[in-house]
Amino acid sequence: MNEEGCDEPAPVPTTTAAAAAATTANIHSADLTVGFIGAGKMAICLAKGILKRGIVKPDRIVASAPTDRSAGLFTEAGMRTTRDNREVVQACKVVFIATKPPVVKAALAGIRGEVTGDHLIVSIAAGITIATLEKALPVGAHVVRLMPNTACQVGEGAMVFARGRSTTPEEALLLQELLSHCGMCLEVPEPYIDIHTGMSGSGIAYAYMFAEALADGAVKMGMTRAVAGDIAAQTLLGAARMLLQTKAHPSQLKDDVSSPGGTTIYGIHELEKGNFRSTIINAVETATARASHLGKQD
Ligand SMILES: NC(=O)C1=CN([C@@H]2O[C@H](COP(=O)(O)OP(=O)(O)OC[C@H]3O[C@@H](n4cnc5c(N)ncnc54)[C@H](OP(=O)(O)O)[C@@H]3O)[C@@H](O)[C@H]2O)C=CC1
Ligand SMILES: O=C(O)[C@@H]1CCC=N1
Repeated sequence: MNEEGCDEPAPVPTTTAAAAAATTANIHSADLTVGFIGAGKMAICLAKGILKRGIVKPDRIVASAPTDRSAGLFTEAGMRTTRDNREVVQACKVVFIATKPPVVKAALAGIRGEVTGDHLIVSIAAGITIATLEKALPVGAHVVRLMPNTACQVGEGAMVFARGRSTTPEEALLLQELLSHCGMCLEVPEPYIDIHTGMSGSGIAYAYMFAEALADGAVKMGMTRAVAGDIAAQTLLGAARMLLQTKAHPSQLKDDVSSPGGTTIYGIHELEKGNFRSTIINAVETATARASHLGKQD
């Protein structure tokens, strides 16, 4: 229990210098191959981020899906695709499980016979726990549960991951290296992953809605949609940079903008009348619970 009386997950072990050196050797191996079971929206975001890192060539990435609906984005970028999930596991050391959560168990059952101790299996499926992944795979399989968001495609993703029982610190570093051009990637206790899903995996959509609403307000006041859209996006970008670079508390940065009797406090009052912050807290809470529920469905 922590000071507030809440259950606090055990701290995540840190990686050592020896592990870092071993990983550097791995990551520079020309043999490194990366696969995706599922070739949809999140898989392509991660694949593009991995390609930007430059250590895996496009022809060493292969993705599988039952139809060609989403495979085109992979082939256009020079990556391979297949309809056979087992082929991905046979060809690749690092394999991302990127199907929708209800499909994960069936997909794992189909590849179970191909998974060895040399593979690193990285699931990005919302809610699907490490225990579920380990149960579905051979004993001792090296498993990671990762939760990214779509901004990985532009190098500004927010990712957290937790290691399975057999996964080494070296493999965690290998994953972090692979994803280093996708954005920030922190190792966390597993219970944080559903929370991150509600806050960031899904939360990036709330940010888009905020940008859209800002622009709608500006359009209502007479600005063109094109100008308003760019300014809304730059305003979010600026706010994010201010938070990350100054490390100031958001309330401090908000107060810096709010002159007594000025425009900002009038706008803030309207937001509070609409339960702005409470609504966002509720959204994170509900989406977190939904992630947990997805993991419990059969
Ligand atoms: N989208 C997001 O922002 C985020 C998603 N995630 C997680 O990523 C996962 C994928 O989500 P998302 O990319 O949005 O979903 P998509 O629907 O875009 O992609 C799912 C992919 O899985 C393929 N697929 C379906 N059944 C199988 C199967 N049996 N074997 C192999 N592939 C299969 C689909 O093929 P086909 O195209 O032929 O139907 C499709 O390519 C989910 O688990 C989600 O929780 C995590 C973080 C963020
Ligand atoms: O909505 C979803 O289920 C996925 C998980 C996180 C973001 N999108």
